[in-house]
Amino acid sequence: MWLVSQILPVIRLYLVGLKVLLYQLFNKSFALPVFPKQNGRVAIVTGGAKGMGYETARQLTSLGMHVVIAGNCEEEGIAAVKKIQAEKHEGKVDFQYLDLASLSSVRQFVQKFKDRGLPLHVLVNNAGVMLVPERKTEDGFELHFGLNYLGHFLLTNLLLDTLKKSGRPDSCARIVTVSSATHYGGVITLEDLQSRSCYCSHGAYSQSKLALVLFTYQLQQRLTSGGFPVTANAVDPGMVNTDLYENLCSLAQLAKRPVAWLLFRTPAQGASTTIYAAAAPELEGVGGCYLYNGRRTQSSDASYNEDLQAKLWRQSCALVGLQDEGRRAD
Ligand SMILES: NC(=O)c1ccc[n+]([C@@H]2O[C@H](COP(=O)([O-])OP(=O)(O)OC[C@H]3O[C@@H](n4cnc5c(N)ncnc54)[C@H](O)[C@@H]3O)[C@@H](O)[C@H]2O)c1
Repeated sequence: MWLVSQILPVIRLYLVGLKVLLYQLFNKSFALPVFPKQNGRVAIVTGGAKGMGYETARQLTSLGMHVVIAGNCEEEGIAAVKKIQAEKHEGKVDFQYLDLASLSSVRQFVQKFKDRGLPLHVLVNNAGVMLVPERKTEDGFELHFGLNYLGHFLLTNLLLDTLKKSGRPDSCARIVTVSSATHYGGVITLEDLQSRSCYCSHGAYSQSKLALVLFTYQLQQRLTSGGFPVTANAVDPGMVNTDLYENLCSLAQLAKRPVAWLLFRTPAQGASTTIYAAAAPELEGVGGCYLYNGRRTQSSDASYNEDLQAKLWRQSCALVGLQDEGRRAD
């Protein structure tokens, strides 16, 4: 039984990876169209200092937005800001410290952001870690679940009032959440969200990415029923050559190198669907989608389970200490 719960998630994740690589072998990466300028709009990009987050921050700045790079490494964040500023785009960019593995850091980030009195039109939940050996966040949550999912769950909920105020019916505020094809192999175990009974880093990562899709759909449903001018979409960037793979074991690292060189997308290509979700005029007012390679795609069957979405939302509120305000009387 133990062996099965260790090996099954690994097999599922590698099968999904293989499918993505085959797709990338036969299909070109989505090419970003030219978008109208978006001066005056404000965006937060978590993990915007490197990888796809950096490319997202860079492109949104080039569209004229004011981008706040939110990350847990000040040095990297400031270096990213300087690099983007050196390109002399129309928009503004700055850095604000955020450690998604700490609920108090998320709360402090939001307070500091709100103190600046800025509106918020785009929130990109991009940051993440993958295949980390068993570790806990400051608050005692399994790291993938706590950082990739719960950190973003709290961040989004605390920023929701600002997003609602900043959006307009003809120009909605947008929440873009970066998930992954690994969510197709993910399983949510409501009784053991922290993977305490049996830890497998592959299963924990896939679970966190499925949780983000369930969260996006439930969030969109709540936004729609409240009539708020905010949309929420999930994005799948494909397989992209970034530092995310640094926790692969050395043998897998070795095997990955030639495959990545041949078949992985570049960070700029990987970020293109996120930027599309954040800025495309044709997605005005469109939410509750899973976007892959610039197109709406079906996510996993489990992600459409409304009962699971609602239960996960409720448990997440309890875990991060939020009142579930949108709860239906049941
Ligand atoms: N690279 C891929 O093949 C791939 C595939 C599917 C999904 N994704 C997702 O794309 C997103 C971006 O990843 P990437 O590939 O650019 O990797 P990356 O390692 O280059 O970037 C991850 C970012 O997350 C930030 N981060 C990590 N821990 C943090 C914390 N505690 N608080 C705040 N920020 C933190 C890092 O500083 C970094 O900026 C992730 O959510 C990842 O799961 C990546």
